Parts: sequence; structure tokens; C-alpha cells
Amino acid sequence: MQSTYTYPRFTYRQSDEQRDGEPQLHPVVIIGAGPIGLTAALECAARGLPVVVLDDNDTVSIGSRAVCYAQRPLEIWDRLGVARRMVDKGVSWQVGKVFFEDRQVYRFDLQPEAGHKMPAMINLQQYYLEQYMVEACQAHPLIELRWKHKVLNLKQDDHCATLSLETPDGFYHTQAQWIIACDGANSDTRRMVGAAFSGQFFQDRFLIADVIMKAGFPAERWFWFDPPFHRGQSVLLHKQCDNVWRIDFQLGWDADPQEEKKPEKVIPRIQAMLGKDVEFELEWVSVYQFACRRIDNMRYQRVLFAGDAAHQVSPFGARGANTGVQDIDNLAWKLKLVIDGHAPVSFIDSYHEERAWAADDNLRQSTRSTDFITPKSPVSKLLRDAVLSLAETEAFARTLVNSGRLSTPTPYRDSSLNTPDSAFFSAHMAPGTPCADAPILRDGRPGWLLEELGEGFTILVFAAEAPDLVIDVPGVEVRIKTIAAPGSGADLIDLEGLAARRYAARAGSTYLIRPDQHVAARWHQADAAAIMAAVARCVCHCVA
Ligand SMILES: O=C(O)CCc1cccc(O)c1
Repeated sequence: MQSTYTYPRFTYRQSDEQRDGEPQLHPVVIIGAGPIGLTAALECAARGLPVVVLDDNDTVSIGSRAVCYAQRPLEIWDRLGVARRMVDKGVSWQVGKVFFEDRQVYRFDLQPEAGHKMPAMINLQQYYLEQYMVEACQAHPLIELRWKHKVLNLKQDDHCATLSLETPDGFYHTQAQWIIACDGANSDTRRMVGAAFSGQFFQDRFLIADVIMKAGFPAERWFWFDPPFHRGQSVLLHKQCDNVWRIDFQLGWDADPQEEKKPEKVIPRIQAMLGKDVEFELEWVSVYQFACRRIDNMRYQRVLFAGDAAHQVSPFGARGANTGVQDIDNLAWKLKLVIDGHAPVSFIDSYHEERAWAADDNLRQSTRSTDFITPKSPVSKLLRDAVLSLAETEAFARTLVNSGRLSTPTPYRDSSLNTPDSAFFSAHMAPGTPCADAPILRDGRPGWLLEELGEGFTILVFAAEAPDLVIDVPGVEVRIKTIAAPGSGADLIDLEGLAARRYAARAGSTYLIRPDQHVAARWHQADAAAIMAAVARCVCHCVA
């Protein structure tokens, strides 16, 4: 059915270790070359770790899958050099509208204030996203992509993990210090380590219809509850590139997926929505159900689970792939420190601590959205419809409308890696929070604050001149950067004063920023001993 995209075929090559029959020990092996596995490859390589990526297929993911990519993953991909292509090809949007029956009852704007390098959200077919990342991986000397490699078995001991692999040339073994399992919701790796994956399964079925049409709808997210063209159910509309539009129709519990996929069933639904005169072609049709669940532990000895292999949510809110990318952002710098011997192996447990916390937040949000969209009893439906009716005129009711709260990063508020504030600061940008972006000048050239953060630890001092600090934490790279108003001699010029405002900074305010661009600690006045203690705490060194 798909006519707008031609699937690439990636070349299978026999690896040296299969040819030689000699297993090699790799620092990191990644299982799965989907959006999360490819991000893991780029992120590890960017931090200087050589990686092998195993995938049982030899192309990008087939069909219409994830659609919406949020600002934080785009910022991560920007650091990895792949966001520009995604943004250029994708459809940027920030406004959402919610309709009840035949009227608009609610409107939101994901990014009312400008001054961010990345858009609030883009829509892009998953196959483009993967293709761009595969091409970036192919160009990276530290990444080896092994297509048509199926993992049959996994064993672990104190020394390494050993994988049994099947390829078109037969069977062989490879070894890894660490494995990142990104093999999706049906992860075989999860089964191989015996992990539990529990949560709630939802009975409702949804139809995805991707249609090609030249439509006049704006680049906005439109969500209908109980519209006249699809009574009693919900509908979601998103614009994608190549004139492809994603339409999700709720079908209810009893829908027969095979029947519902037939063009003679799908086309009348779309005509009822768009009008009989609108010309369109079907690009993709599928029916899905979903679950909200999480693995019991994101670390099994040497195996680290990320993305859908670790947690699965409903599509509403676009929290699946977006949170998986943030898993990797959290993991790679920690792995680098551990592999290089600059942090204890136990440091890796902070991956589960921080990312399971984020996964639980996503699960909560996603379950709430699903309950609002698909009420389970007549009373819930009555309440839901009352909220929707009231939202048209009453501000308080708008906060209760939940057609999917779109993905935002979860701050690691209670992380053991944070150094709590010792003086009063406003709540935003507290330890554990991902850094906000802001426009800056560096060496007279325009740039963005986030471009200055992320290589090792950064001490960001809101002052014209660098304080006299000697920061020495063995094995940990720490850079000092000053930021101040135009006219000062600071390293970074806070062009519009947005950085100072977003970080609630006064003269001398100092932020310790982790390699994954999260705040580790902050003070109103820089103090070398306090900073060194915070760095040590953040990498699980024993603090004297
Ligand atoms: O707008 C949303 O809440 C998410 C849109 C979405 C994401 C993934 C699949 C899908 O069918 C819709």
C-alpha cells in the first residue's frame, strides 16, 4: 500500500569474529536497530565507546508507527548531529485543539514562549527517523551495524555476557561487557534474562489510517471526542510529511481487526470525516491495542533495558519513543565512566533509579489519558462528557480535559545523584531537571545554550568573569563556562536575558550540569569544595 517511501536494504556482512571463529569482547553490544537502539549507538559512540549493533532484519521498521517527537529527544538528537534532518523533513507543530461533538472546547500551545533551538514537537514517519540515524551510524568509525543477526541465547557471568547469534552464514558467539537491550515491546532479551513485565492491558482497539491528501488543515494536533462523523468514539488527526495524514479512529472493544482493515470499511469512515468530495489515497491501515507496563528492573546484571523493551505506554501523549531516547541519554555517560574505571559498577544502578522513576511517571500519565479517552463505565463517561462541555466556557474544566498529555521530560527530582539546594531558589531548574535552552552568543556568533553543555560536566557560572576555582575529581572531565549580559566578557552572552530568567540566576549563581544536560546541583555562590563534593556524589565516588 505504501507509495511515498521506498524501504532501503542494508547490507549483511559476515563479521570478522564469525569468520575467524574467535569471539571478541566488546565494551557495548546493542540489541535492536530501531529508534532507541540507533540512538544508543550514536550516543555511546559520541562518548567514545565503540559499539556493535545487532538487528535480525535489514531495513527500517515497516509501516506507520511512531509519529510525534518532542523537544527533549530532538535536543538529544541535536547533540548527536541528526536532529537537523529530522526537523527539516518533519512537520513542526505546537498547537493542539480538542473538539467535543461538533465544537472546539479546548486549545493548548506546547511552547508559548520562543527562544528554544528545537521545536516543541515534530511529526515524522518512523522510517525516515531510523533511516537518518542508520546513515549517521554508517558514517561513524566507532559503530558497527550487523544486520541479519538474530540473538538466540544470552548467558552472563562476572566477566562478561555471551550472546549466541544466528546469521545467514550460520551460528557464532560474541561477548560484551555491557548489553543495551532495545528490542522492543516483545523483547526476546527480556525473556532470556527472566525479567517480569507487568501492567495493564487495554481492551479498546484503534484503527490507524494514514492517507495521502492535499488538505487545508493546519499543522496542529486535532482530537475529537464523540464527533458527528464517528459517534461515541474518539478521533485523532496529525499532519506528516509527503502529504501523509495520520488518522486514529477509536473502534471500541468488540471491533474485528481483520474486518476493520478492509478498504470498504476504512474509506467510508474517512469520507464521513473529510466529506465525500475530498480526494485521498490510503497509504497505510492497521489496527492496534496497547498495554501500559514496565519491566521490574531496568538492569539485569550486564544487560540494560531501554525503550519499549523496558516500558510500554499508550500512544496518547506520544510518550513511547520519546522516553526511550531519554533512557539512552541517561545511560551512555554512566556506562562510559564505568567502562573507563572512573566510577564504580554500582553507579549503573542509578540508571534504573532515575529511568524507572520517569517510566512510572509516563505510565501514570498515559493510563490517565487512556481512562479519559476510553471511559470504562457509564458514570465515568458522564463525568468525562460534563468536563468536556464545561471546558468550552469554564477555565477550571480545561485543566481536566485529557486527550493525551504530550511528552515532556520527567525531572529526576529525588535522585540520589542530586545535591539538594542549600539556599532558596525558585522551583524550576531544581536538581534533576533537564536544562532549559536559551539563545546565546559565543565568540560573537549566535548559538544555543544547550550546544555548550553535554561534554563532560559543566559548571555554568552566571558572571562576567570566571571565579578562581580548582576542580579536580579523578577521571571526571569538568569545564567552567561563564554566562552574562551583552557587553560583558563572559564566555557566553545571554542575548535576551532568557538564560538568567529560566535559571532564576543572580550574579554569581552557579549550576553543576551533568553530561546528559541535567542539573546536578546549584548554588548562589561558587565554592570549589561544594562543587567537587557534588561531582563526586553524582558519579557515586565515596565522599570523604
Ligand atoms: O497525539 C498523540 O497523542 C500521539 C499520536 C500518536 C502517536 C503514535 C501512534 C499514533 O497512532 C498516534
